Amino acid sequence: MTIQTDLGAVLDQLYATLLSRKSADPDSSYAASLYAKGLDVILKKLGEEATETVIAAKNQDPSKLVYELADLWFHCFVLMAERGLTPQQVADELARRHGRSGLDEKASRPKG
Ligand SMILES: N=c1c2ncn([C@@H]3O[C@H](COP(=O)(O)OP(=O)(O)OP(=O)(O)O)[C@@H](O)[C@H]3O)c2ncn1[C@@H]1O[C@H](COP(=O)(O)O)[C@@H](O)[C@H]1O
Repeated sequence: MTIQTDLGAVLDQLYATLLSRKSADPDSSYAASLYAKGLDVILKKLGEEATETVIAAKNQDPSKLVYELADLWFHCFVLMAERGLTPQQVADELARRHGRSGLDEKASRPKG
């Protein structure tokens, strides 16, 4: 049976947890261990998860792709928390773009 979850609530809860882990013991929290290792290690993990997502996307098993995308989203959220950004800022940027074709936006960019 698939459990239907609320996307916004799940992401809000994850981000709140990740903020709380900023003061946690790195030995008891994976997120805290990433913060302790610093930005370069977080970026390396993000790159690895992006690569694993690409590989999974070439695979026929959709559940494997969901699994890797969840890892990728998780590490994006760690990056946001580390850099003092919020998911709301990303949502606002997506909302700002909503309704404008990416083709039109690209055509309006300065040439050069
Ligand atoms: N959603 C996640 C989540 N998704 C993925 N991961 C971890 O991300 C890591 C992914 O790394 P890899 O796939 O490379 O796995 P690995 O081979 O074990 O890692 P490496 O040895 O290569 O570093 C694993 O350790 C996963 O457990 C997550 N860890 C935590 N969360 C959430 O964050 C919360 C806080 O977690 P802690 O900080 O550990 O308390 C948890 O309650 C969850 O809600």
